[in-house]
Amino acid sequence: MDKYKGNSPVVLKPKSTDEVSKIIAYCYKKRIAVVPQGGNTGLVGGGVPVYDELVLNTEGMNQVRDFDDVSGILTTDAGCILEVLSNYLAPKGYMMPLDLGAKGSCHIGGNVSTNAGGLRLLRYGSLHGSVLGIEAVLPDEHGTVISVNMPGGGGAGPLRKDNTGYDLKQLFIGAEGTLGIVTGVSILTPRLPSAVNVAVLSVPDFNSVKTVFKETRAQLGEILSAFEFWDQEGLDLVLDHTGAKSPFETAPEGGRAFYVLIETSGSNKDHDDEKLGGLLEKLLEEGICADGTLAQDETQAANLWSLRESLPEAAGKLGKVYKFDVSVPLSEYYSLVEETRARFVENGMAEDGTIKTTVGYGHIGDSNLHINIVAKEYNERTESAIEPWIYEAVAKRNGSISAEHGLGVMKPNHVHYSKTEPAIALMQQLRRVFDPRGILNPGKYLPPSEHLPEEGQEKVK
Ligand SMILES: O=C(O)CC[C@@H](O)C(=O)O
Ligand SMILES: [Zn+2]
Repeated sequence: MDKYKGNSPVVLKPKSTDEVSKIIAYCYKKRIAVVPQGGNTGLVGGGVPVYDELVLNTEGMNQVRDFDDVSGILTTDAGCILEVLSNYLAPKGYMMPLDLGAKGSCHIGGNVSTNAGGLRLLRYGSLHGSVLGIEAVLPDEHGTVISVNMPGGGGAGPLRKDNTGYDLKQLFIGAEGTLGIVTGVSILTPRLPSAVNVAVLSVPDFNSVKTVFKETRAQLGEILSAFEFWDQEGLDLVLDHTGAKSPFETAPEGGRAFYVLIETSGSNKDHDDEKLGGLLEKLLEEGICADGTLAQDETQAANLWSLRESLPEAAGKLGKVYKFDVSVPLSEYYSLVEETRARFVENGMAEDGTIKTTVGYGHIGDSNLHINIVAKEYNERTESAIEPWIYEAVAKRNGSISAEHGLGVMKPNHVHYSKTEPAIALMQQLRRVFDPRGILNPGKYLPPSEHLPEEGQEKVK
């Protein structure tokens, strides 16, 4: 992602919570702005220095602290890479409760700080449910280390049930490092399924996608672990720009179709295969789905997944990508993509080649839509044709302008499309309580507040 670029004279890579604490205490005293950074895989610029902030990167903090193989609770440093944690857990029969395309480089601390959603939220829920404990360094004169439900941190440890006061750890989840630097997490990990199966279906129109979703939930029940979707433009992009091959023998009628990936995860392979196979047969018989393919082994399953997972990479190969990550009720979901395309036809930007293609895909099982608008270049004219128009279109649908990527540098001035004024004001006050000098990620996340930075002080640049 080359849309957000920054500069910083200093990148620090502390190796311990104590070092983070010392750095933050120093920055507080000297009023130095800090950008917390994990694997730098974010898509809204949250980890990019936009002025000349000091970058505090957590890659040096990469130790697993503890794993309890009875409860499945994993306690780890913030800088552990998601895939490394998955590989650590797999031989023990457990898995991470989240999975995303950037798993090979994103950090668990970044995942928590951005409340990353990913491919299996439908099954395992959001991090607000699976994070049981947080350790963070607060931006105060001591660089205070706060442990909420962490083992050995004082007070109650990581528990599924603890009703003693405000659930402070929740505030750090999705705060994008504006309230403190997350240095450690305790996370509840699910059992690794022994049987995983994948099917990809082609359906003639978007209404059929919804019908398939309804049927899938009814037929598969709790073994459903992912339900993803992409449109014809998405498939074309992947076939043209990656080595992927179409899983279908014939082209869709009229040249257009919608594609759905269904994954099951369970403990009885025969049972799950029968269920998914039965579903596919039923959908084909009833004419709801036009074509379908069921993976016969792990390689085929991986190939089917890559049709979906390589979409962002394929878009990046065609041009400069304006990425929108929104939540929209399913009743209004795909009309947003169609309206976006219609806008580029009306304003001539499709015809003159400014916009190369507009692709709709995403975690439709969670009502999360990704619109990738692939343009010739990043420029003011293109950007102003899209924003804030697209946010207005989301708000009209009572959707959210950020489903899982966060706000970063991209959306602070658009939060009002999804949150009321009193809610924004309260969030700004909260931020000031945690970060009175406004040193953490200034200018990002929320619209500028008159309360920040601390009154009578120089504005932190
Ligand atoms: O690049 C994007 O727009 C989406 C990235 C990611 O959230 C995905 O679901 O593949
Ligand atoms: Zn996504």
